[in-house]
Amino acid sequence: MEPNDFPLYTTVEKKSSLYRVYACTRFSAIIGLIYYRLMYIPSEDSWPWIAIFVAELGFAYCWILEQAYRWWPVERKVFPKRLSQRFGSDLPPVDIFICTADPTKEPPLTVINTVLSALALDYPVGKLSCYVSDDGGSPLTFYALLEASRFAKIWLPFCDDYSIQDRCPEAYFSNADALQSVNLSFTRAWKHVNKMYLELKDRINNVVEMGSVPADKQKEHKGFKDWVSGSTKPDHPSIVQILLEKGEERDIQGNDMPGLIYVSREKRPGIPHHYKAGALNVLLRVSGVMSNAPFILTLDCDMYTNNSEALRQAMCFFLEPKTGHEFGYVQFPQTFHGITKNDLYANNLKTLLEIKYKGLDGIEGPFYIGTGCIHRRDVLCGSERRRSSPKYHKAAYSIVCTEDGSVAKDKASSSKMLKDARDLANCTYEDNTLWGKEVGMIYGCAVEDILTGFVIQCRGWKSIYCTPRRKAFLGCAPNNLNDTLIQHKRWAAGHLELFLSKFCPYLHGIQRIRVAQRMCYSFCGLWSLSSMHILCYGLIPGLCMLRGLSLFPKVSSSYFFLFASLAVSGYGYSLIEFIWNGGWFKSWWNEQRMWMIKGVSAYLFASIEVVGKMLGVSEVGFEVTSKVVDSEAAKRYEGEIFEFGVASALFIPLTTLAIINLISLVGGLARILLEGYSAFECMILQLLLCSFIVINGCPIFEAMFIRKDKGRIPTSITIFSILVAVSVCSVAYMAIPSRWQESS
Ligand SMILES: O=c1ccn([C@@H]2O[C@H](COP(=O)(O)OP(=O)(O)O[C@H]3O[C@H](CO)[C@@H](O)[C@H](O)[C@H]3O)[C@@H](O)[C@H]2O)c(=O)[nH]1
Ligand SMILES: [Mn+2]
Repeated sequence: MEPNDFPLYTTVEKKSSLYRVYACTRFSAIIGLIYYRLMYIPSEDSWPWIAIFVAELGFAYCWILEQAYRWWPVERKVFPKRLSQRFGSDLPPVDIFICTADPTKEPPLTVINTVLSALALDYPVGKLSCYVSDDGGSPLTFYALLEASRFAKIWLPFCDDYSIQDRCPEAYFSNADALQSVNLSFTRAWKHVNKMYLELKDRINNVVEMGSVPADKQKEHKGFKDWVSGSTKPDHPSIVQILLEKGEERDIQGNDMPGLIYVSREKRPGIPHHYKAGALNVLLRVSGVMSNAPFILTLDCDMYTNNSEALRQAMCFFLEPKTGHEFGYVQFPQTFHGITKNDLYANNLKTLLEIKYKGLDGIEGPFYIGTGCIHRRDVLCGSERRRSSPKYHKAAYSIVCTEDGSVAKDKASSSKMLKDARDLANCTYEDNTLWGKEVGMIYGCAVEDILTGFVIQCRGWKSIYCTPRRKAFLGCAPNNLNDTLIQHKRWAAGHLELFLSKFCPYLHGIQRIRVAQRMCYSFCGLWSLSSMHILCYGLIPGLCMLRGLSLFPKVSSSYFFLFASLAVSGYGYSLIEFIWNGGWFKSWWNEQRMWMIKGVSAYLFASIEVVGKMLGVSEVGFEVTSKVVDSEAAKRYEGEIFEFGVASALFIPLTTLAIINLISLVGGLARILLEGYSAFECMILQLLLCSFIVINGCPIFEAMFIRKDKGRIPTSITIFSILVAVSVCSVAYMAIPSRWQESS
């Protein structure tokens, strides 16, 4: 083979026969369980039996869907060195999109760190343009970006000269190891750049603290004039400002610089802006008239690049001559910095992102998850020819492209281009076009990313999961329970909306994507509804035990073994899989606990929200998660103590369920003590289930009754939950029969 014939990436299949044997055995056991439930159905008062059976059918159905993720896993390996040998610096241009929405929840300093890390990506100079969408419409963010554009002129050559890997300044300078070098010139440069960074930070923090940009600083850039008086976050005209002009600016060593453009789209009260999806569509259009790169990297404002090679790695897929043309997007895993040792809130989503997504990669490819993803412009906007149709662009703005894909422009047209760009960012621009319906990010779903990825796959594109050893991008995860639940509520609601829309994975794209892939989309689509069977299992067995009613087979019955082995093997398998993939027991424990917590809270509220939306009474919005944390709460987070603090309705199902199970456990134990072995024999499984829930609920009891700090559960929630729990237990005591009638 000629060196040029070596592949740019390889794929290793990770199929496991052992797993398949396990899955088939488990499947037979599930059939056995169904048989038992049908055969022994009580003749009267059978509703608890039927309820638990329906819940079990729900679990079984989800488990079957889940198999699609585990049947064909693959792993990819890329060879960026070969890419460099073959293409040198002749790589395609890339536009980088970074979204921010709120200067208080997303501090400008965080945003510029992401921007600087993206500008510093190891990629041919002059091929990168970075567009920042500011839905907060904040002059503070604009000011920070202006400062960052100046600092970039020092930062970029520094990263390049010393082959720095950590190209996010904040992360780089907070790592003391970086200075352990004997190289004098490096030490000198490090100290200088560090000093400049600290000064930059000071200036930005001062302005942010003041809450507005002082007049003398406003004189530094004409762009500040765009904030006309009366501009507010929900009501302002569109602003597009070039902070670094590609091909014009030079860094301190005289090298070319990437472009940096600030965009704040027009917002007017009453006109829907479609949250992040709307923001990205504006960037697609604005970049279309400015740099029009054929590839687009989307990043959240807190998601800095941690592996400077990331773009080159993605190009290994797109530029592979034999298969590259099939790939619509390359998705990197969403990974986080600052997660505590045992990952208290299971933010790493280890099972989902490290295991299941590799399974997706063996089918049609991973979902698009909104950040750390590189798309072809064509898959989002249609082909060049389609793009000039009026449904896409109103005639005046049809994009003129030269042969190599760059936008034809001369000096005189530069100000016209800015004016065009501003018009493209107007809030009525999309009226009567296909934007949000067929073109760009698709609207109407709280997980615009998943929906858009699904539509792309239905058009016949494949996607790729790229998981380099050194994590490519690092974001910040929610650091308290409420934010975590809000995030999962949005995801679950979005997935359910997708499932119930015309894009239902069971019906849409039938010819284009495989059944397995559709099973994977549906699995997530049913997250919200799984709250029903999780709730049933968390409530009914305990309440029945309180009444002395047995729902499961006796110890002496052979079916007992069937139930016990289903439970043990299910949990056992997930533990082994977790540890096999580099986790440890405590993180696994936290992940399974979060599964229950999300199940009964976030997923339940997500179902309610979606039903509300269908009835026209509520809306599924996009609540931005906060990227800041106060110092006391940060200490608790470090110590892995659950952070409740606010009186959030999301906590009520958790606290109520915990109390109900505690009452049931105490009641059940008392009954067993009184009635002896016969009660024990019938109720052992219920006893174990209840104990398991109570053990999982320990942090909740602590936060209700023992803790005194600010992160405890507010007293109002505790009192309310006790009242609800006691009422539920009393009603259940009256409604549940104390024994089954023998069926004839
Ligand atoms: O009206 C909005 C709302 C949000 N955002 C941006 O969207 C990004 C994600 O928001 P965040 O609050 O951090 O939500 P997460 O739950 O962390 O986001 C995850 O889930 C989203 C879908 O629900 C995806 O779009 C994201 O990429 C993914 O990281 C941030 O950069 C925001 O600035 C906007 O630009 N405009
Ligand atoms: Mn985020």
